[in-house]
Amino acid sequence: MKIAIGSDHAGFDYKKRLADYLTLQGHHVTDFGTYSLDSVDYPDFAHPVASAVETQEADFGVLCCGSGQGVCITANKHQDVRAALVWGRELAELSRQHNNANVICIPARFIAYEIAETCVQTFLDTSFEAGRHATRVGKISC
Ligand SMILES: O=C(CO)[C@H](O)[C@H](O)[C@H](O)COP(=O)(O)O
Repeated sequence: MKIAIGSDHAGFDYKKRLADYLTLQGHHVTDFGTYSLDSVDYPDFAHPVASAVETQEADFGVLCCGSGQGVCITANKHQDVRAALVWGRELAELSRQHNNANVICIPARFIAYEIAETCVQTFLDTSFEAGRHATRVGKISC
């Protein structure tokens, strides 16, 4: 799969590890930064990742920041982007099954890296259930 990934400084370490993990899994990963621990502004990295998903250059996006909130709020400004804040396996599953989420947002300061990896793997492995959920997802855009 084609995966766009990005973070601010708070999510930098998890983003780097997740990018390596996904590359090892055989995915085509595009890293939109940030590339160091220097303090940066999360929208500068969340927007490019969301744009890649919006234009279908990427199948899915992965975003990491301290709480996951800033990157999630930013990504959801993009048309047809459904970014979900996820901190556990079941939430990752539900965000795909019920919401057809196409961007996963990880709160790097609040969960262990191993949990983040499980969330991302589950997110990529889970399909949208459609049916009644498709009707609801279709009503999201305004
Ligand atoms: O966007 C956020 C909060 O909504 C992220 O958690 C940021 O990573 C966080 O705000 C960064 O905080 P810092 O004190 O500048 O490191």
